[in-house]
Amino acid sequence: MTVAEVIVDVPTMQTNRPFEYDVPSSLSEVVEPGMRVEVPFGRGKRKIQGFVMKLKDTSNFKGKLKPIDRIIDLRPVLSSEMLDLSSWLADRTYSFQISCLQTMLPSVMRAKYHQMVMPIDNEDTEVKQLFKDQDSLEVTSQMSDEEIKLINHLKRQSKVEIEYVVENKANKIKRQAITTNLNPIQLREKRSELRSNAKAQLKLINYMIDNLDKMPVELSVLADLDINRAAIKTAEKNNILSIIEVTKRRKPVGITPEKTTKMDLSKEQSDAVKQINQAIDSEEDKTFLIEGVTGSGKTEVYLQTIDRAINKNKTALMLVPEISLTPQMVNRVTGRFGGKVAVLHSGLSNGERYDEWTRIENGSVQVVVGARSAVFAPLMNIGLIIIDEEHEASYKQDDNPRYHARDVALWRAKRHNCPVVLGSATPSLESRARAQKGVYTLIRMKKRINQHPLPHVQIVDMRDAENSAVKGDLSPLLQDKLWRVLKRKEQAIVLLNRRGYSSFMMCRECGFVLKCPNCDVSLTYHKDLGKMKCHYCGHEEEVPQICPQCHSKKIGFYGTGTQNIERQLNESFSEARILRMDVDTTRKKGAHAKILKQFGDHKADILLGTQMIAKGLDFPNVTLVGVINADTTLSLSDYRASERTFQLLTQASGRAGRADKPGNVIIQTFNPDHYAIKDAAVQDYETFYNQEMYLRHQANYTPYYFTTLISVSHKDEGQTLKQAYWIKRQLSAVLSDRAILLGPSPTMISRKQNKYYYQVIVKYKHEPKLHQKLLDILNDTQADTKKGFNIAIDNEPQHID
Ligand SMILES: Nc1ncnc2c1ncn2[C@@H]1O[C@H](COP(=O)(O)OP(=O)(O)OP(=O)(O)O)[C@@H](O)[C@H]1O
Ligand SMILES: [Zn+2]
Ligand SMILES: [Zn+2]
Repeated sequence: MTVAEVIVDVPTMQTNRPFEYDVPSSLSEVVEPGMRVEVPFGRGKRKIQGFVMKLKDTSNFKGKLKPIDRIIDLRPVLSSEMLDLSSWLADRTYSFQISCLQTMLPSVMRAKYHQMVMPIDNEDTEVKQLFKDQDSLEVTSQMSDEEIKLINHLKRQSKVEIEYVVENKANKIKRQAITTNLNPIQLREKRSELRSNAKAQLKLINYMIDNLDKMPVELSVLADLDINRAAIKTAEKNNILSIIEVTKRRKPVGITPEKTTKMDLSKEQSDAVKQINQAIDSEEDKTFLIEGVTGSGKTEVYLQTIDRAINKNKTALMLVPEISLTPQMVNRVTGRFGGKVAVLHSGLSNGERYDEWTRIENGSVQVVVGARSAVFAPLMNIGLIIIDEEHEASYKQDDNPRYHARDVALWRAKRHNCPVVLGSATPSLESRARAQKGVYTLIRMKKRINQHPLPHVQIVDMRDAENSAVKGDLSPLLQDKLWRVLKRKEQAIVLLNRRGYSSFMMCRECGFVLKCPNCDVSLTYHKDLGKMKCHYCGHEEEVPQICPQCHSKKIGFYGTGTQNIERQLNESFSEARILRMDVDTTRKKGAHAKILKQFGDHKADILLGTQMIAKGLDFPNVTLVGVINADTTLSLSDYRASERTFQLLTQASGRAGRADKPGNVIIQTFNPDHYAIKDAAVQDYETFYNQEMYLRHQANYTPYYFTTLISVSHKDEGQTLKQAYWIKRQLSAVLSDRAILLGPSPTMISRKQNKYYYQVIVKYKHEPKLHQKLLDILNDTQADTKKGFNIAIDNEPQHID
């Protein structure tokens, strides 16, 4: 007999373990671990989905096992590595294993799709019999077990393959493209007939001559090269080309960037590369922390070590924060490794994401670049994992399962015996402290490439007489520096530091703020939906055009203030071309990338924006960075406020003077003496680190203590508190007196979704009984979830409010 252990899709504590099912003989050769199946569950006739975790010969179950009903996938969707990872992840994040399994799948596998069987060996009699002259076969729940078995049998012999087809019209889209019947000689003839001022025509024909072998070329590619439609139309009229429609498979990144080759490394770079390569060669699961100042050339270290992994016939995974997953970064990687790269980011449609996922899964690519969830990319034989800007809070998912990509990366590295490289100019305190203790290997890169100096930073005290006298937000010094930059035809970045990334709506006439009807928070704008949404309860509504209170049209996004600064810049520098980058201007897909490209092409002089422009950008012509309000992040109640402020200011300053021209930075602040600001001004991470560590030590914070946050919610405030106190008592019963137990206290937003929230915080160093106790608490309170209680546990929270 064959028994399958299945994790069922019923997210509760009691069902958070494998259930045994009988594998009927008709499916015995078909079912494999990592496939999804449909199984009966509970007393009724309910059928639910589950993941096969394991197959075995015997069962410990006394009664008769229920059989698996049918299989959903004809091939495993998760590897054995992922199955193991899900167990570890569920335990580590106190979440249900089913949620972890679902998280690892690309979203399209959770949505609607069709499974198609395609013939490979058309001559085979069994294949012929199966397909009966059709060119493909859809797998449906109506298929008989015999048919499924036959398909499987043929799949094993590589006579058929199974493909997933996403229900998505974008699957194959029609696009316009140009093509030509002319040969190079004829094209050159046409070129010679052009009038001397027909610049656009000249550019177009030159392009065609150089790229004849690539025809047809899509219009969008030409647009990226600034060849406009009018020029193409003219050429069509003159019989130089014709416009046709092509159906093209989706391709996430536009034009393939120019091929780049290895750079000659600086001494610091080559030392770093050597150490990492050694670990790749010897297959050591070592973790490196590269603490390299802005512009020290960390990316080239990543690229050359990735290259080493590839040359060893291994794969490499590179994580970057979503926001710095700009074409610039993607181009650097694809420019070096071309078609060997898959890119995963949230800007992709479901279909595009699935395409990339498939290319990874079937081994067509050797390098994956992506944001947080790419850490689950189905790469095999990983030789190197890189996490760029490792300090970024966005590597932690703030919803269940609350995983940190860094932890998952370390787990996978152990499994694959490969090194992990964490890189940043401003490492998180946790990582830097681990390097201090020798858990990670510290690699410091102290100099910028080509001995370029770090930018010269001036702190402007906004409290003093001269500055408080100015109307507006631009200090005389910043104005003066901007003037000089514009005069020299260089570029500037102006950063407006905001508390959060979200944007809410406010009426500028009556002060009305659009709030969630269920929660104590304002609704925030959601780009992908084009709607206002509540982060806590999911409530959604349309973006109001007029104020619901006073009917004024002056209702708009607020919380950025960038428009206001833009106006001030326009008034002072009427000649300057200004680009604004914030939630308002990046609402459309691809807008973010477009703005950066415009700026990179020097079609603007000043790039004004929020935190989203602070990191990773590498524009050689930027010689000035101005930070308007350095203090805002300092006022956060979070104990990481200083760290976040230091990181932001250091990163932002690091955008200036990266090439031959020296850079200047102006930081405007009301707290000029704060150590986070002073240390950022001299780009002195080590001094900041020491000071901050001292304070964390004094206050018993991370990284001196581990932190676990338990939050309780319920409709009734009294009940919530009672439950929170009960949890606290449970914990104090097992904790040693060296642990610190705080709370219960209301969270900053104490009412969400008409529920009250209280939290208990445990800070500890070594509490062997804590983990089990927390699991027990989840178990014991399971019955209470029916009464509307919700308990969430966050291991090492990124924010405490
Ligand atoms: N060995 C080299 N020779 C010449 N130029 C280099 C070399 N290595 C890197 N560069 C260039 O130096 C610039 C800065 O490098 P890079 O963007 O990798 O810095 P970084 O350390 O990632 O900085 P940040 O932390 O600010 O993102 C880039 O324009 C890069 O092309
Ligand atoms: Zn709400
Ligand atoms: Zn109003």
